[in-house]
This record gives sequence, C-alpha cells and structure tokens, in this order.
Amino acid sequence: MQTMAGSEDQKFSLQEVLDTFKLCLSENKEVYLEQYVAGWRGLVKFLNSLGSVFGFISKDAVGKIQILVNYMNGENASHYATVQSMVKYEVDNNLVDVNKKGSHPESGCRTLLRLHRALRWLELFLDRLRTSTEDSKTSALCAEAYNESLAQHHPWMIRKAAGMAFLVLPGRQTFFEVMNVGPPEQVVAKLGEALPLISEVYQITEDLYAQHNMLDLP
Ligand SMILES: CCCCCCCCCCCCC/C=C/[C@@H](O)[C@H](COP(=O)(O)O)NC(=O)CCCCCCCCCCCCCCC
Repeated sequence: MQTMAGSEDQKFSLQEVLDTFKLCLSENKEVYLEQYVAGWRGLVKFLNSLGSVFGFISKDAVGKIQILVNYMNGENASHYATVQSMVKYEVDNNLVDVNKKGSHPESGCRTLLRLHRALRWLELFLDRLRTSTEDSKTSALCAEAYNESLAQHHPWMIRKAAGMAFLVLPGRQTFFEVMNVGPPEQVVAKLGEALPLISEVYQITEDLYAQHNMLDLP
C-alpha cells in the first residue's frame, strides 16, 4: 500500500501540469507563486521518471523550489503570494543582490529568475515536440531548445553535463507515453493547449523583470 501510494505520487500527467499553469494567472494577470511552484513540482516528477541521469538537474530545481516554498511559508508569507508582490517586497526592502552576490544570495527574485529562464527552455522544447515528426530525435529537440535559452546562462561545465544527459532521453514515442495523455495526436493537441498558457506566464514574468532591470540578477 505504502509503495503503491509512493509510485502514484510520482506519476506524471501532462494534464496536471497544464492545469497548474492555467491556475497561475490571476484575473489581473498576476502570477500566483503557489501554482507556479506546483507546476515546477509536476515537471520535476516527470524528469525524475526519466531516470537518475537527470538527478543533478532535478536536484537543482528542487532546491530552488524549496527556497521559494520557505519564503511562501515564512514570516513574510503574505508578500510571497504572487511574483509581482514578491518583486515589490524584495525590491522595496533591498532584499535583492543586484550586481553581485552579497548578503542576499538566495533572494526569491534571483531564485525565481532561474526557473523563469528554464520555463523558456520548456516553451521552446514543448513547441518542438508539438511540431515534431515520428522520426524526430527528442535529444536533438531538447538540445536546440536548450542552446537557444538556458545554455546562454550556464557555464561550460553545466552545458557539457546537460548535453550528455540529453543524449539518453527516451525516443519520441516513449516520451509521449510517459506524458500520460493518450495517443500522439492527443499529446500534440494537449501541447497546443498548454503552450499559450506557459508563454503568457513566461512573458508576464519577463516583462516584470525587465521593468525592474532584473534579468541578470547574480
Ligand atoms: C526533458 C528533460 C530534459 C531536462 C533539461 C532541462 C534543461 C537543462 C538544465 C540543466 C541544468 C543543470 C543543473 C544546474 C543548474 C544551475 O547551475 C543553474 C543556475 O543556478 P545558480 O545560479 O543557482 O547556480 N540552474 C538553473 O538554470 C535552473 C535549472 C532548472 C532546470 C529545471 C528543469 C526541469 C525540467 C523538467 C522537464 C520536464 C519536461 C516536460 C515535458 C512534458
């Protein structure tokens, strides 16, 4: 029973992640941190189901999720309801290291920025998956998406390690199966549904960070 529940807990469904990103946006287009973090949790589940080669990636993501969760549950929780309120609170109170790491190396703002950049990778990767053909190589799609986004923020060592991990990604068919959505046409449709939502969340966050000159936080 225990193990059944455990494996159930690990089960990924693209639908679930799609739903959390849908719930991310408030009526006035603020990004709820709780749903944002939940979306990442779902993605990490998926990554974990692909095998231990991706452990170093999911570990980094989990660490960053945890930093945000700690703020969300901490004494200033009320300021960590949305990305907008977090940015305002941390900026107004000088809680962000702007040029180089100093007394706030793990601010919510810089931590979320890392996930935000990864969200761009996800957007590019999912779009490539959506438009891919049966003989497309997931590793190539993933590497292209990575090179266009996250890689530009990563040092050589990380790029190297990421590139090696991509090589062992399962093929397109297996990949689609793990998504738990149904036959390939349905996966493609689901991706088409999910992408605009992910893009919107990405763009709103991007604009907010740009307004505050925070796209390069150390
Ligand atoms: C589909 C599987 C491939 C997943 C590949 C994701 C992109 C590769 C990321 C490589 C990150 C390597 C780990 C280390 C990262 C850090 O150095 C670096 C900088 O952090 P720092 O400033 O605190 O030092 N961290 C980051 O850039 C954050 C990375 C967060 C990556 C989260 C990736 C989650 C992937 C979820 C895959 C889900 C696919 C879903 C398809 C339906």
